[in-house]
Amino acid sequence: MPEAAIRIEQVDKRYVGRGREVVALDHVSLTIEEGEFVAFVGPSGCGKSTLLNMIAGIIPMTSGEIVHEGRQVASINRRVGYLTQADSVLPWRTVERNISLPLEYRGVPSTERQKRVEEMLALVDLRGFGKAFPKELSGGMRKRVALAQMLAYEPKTLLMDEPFGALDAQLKLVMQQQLLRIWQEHKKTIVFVTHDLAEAIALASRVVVFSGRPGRIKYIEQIDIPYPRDVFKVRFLPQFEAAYDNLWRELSPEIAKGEDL
Ligand SMILES: Nc1ncnc2c1ncn2[C@@H]1O[C@H](COP(=O)(O)OP(=O)(O)OP(=O)(O)O)[C@@H](O)[C@H]1O
Repeated sequence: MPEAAIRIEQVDKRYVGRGREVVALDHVSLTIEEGEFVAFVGPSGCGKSTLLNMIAGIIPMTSGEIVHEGRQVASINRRVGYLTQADSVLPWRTVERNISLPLEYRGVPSTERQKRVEEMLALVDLRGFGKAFPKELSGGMRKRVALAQMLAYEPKTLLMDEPFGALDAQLKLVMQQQLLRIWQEHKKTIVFVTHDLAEAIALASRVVVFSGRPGRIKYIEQIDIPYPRDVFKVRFLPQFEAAYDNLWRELSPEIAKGEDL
């Protein structure tokens, strides 16, 4: 059996501060295979971002274990690409210098950097915008710069925390289609957090529902819609509707609970 991309074993996370303890995650176990596209959904505060942060090695877990590509995550995990909802693009750098930033950190020589930046610009359909500054770009284009920046050092695993949450509905569809293309062509493993159930079903091969705090895995739905998928049309398929019904049945009581937290 090949090693799973990510193995999460009995992970707990408790935050302690200001004299109170918050149990963010409680005994979470999940195995994500290489090349999978997994979406996490759940009410606000159920620990989705916390779990991504732990896979990225940014925060420690209270107990349990996370193994990424065969190695236990014990400190910053530089083998993942991490895209958060906040715009990580630096306004004082041009598009190409933003994309090359992670390559500079890794000491990639300048000619190699330039070549990689050109490839990334083409990959996210931003050819010709290398010399532009972020303020000259639309929200969707800035998001594509952030995506290119994350992909530049070729991580096999991508962690994405509501990456398209702030985009308008049409732009969101365009970005989703682009992400699916990149995922398929470059054989990435993706863990994608979203509040948008339709987005989760359109993109993912598995959707994981978390319960309200303390976050536990409540339910997992396998999405049997074959790839390549057309995100513009996928929502009219009967499999989409069936998956939506199943997921909403599990998710809606958790959201209702969350309101009186
Ligand atoms: N640094 C921290 N200190 C104390 N509590 C924290 C900290 N970070 C997160 N929490 C708490 O842990 C819980 C899980 O937070 P987290 O951000 O992981 O949830 P989430 O599911 O990603 O929420 P959202 O969907 O709103 O982004 C929340 O109750 C939050 O208040």
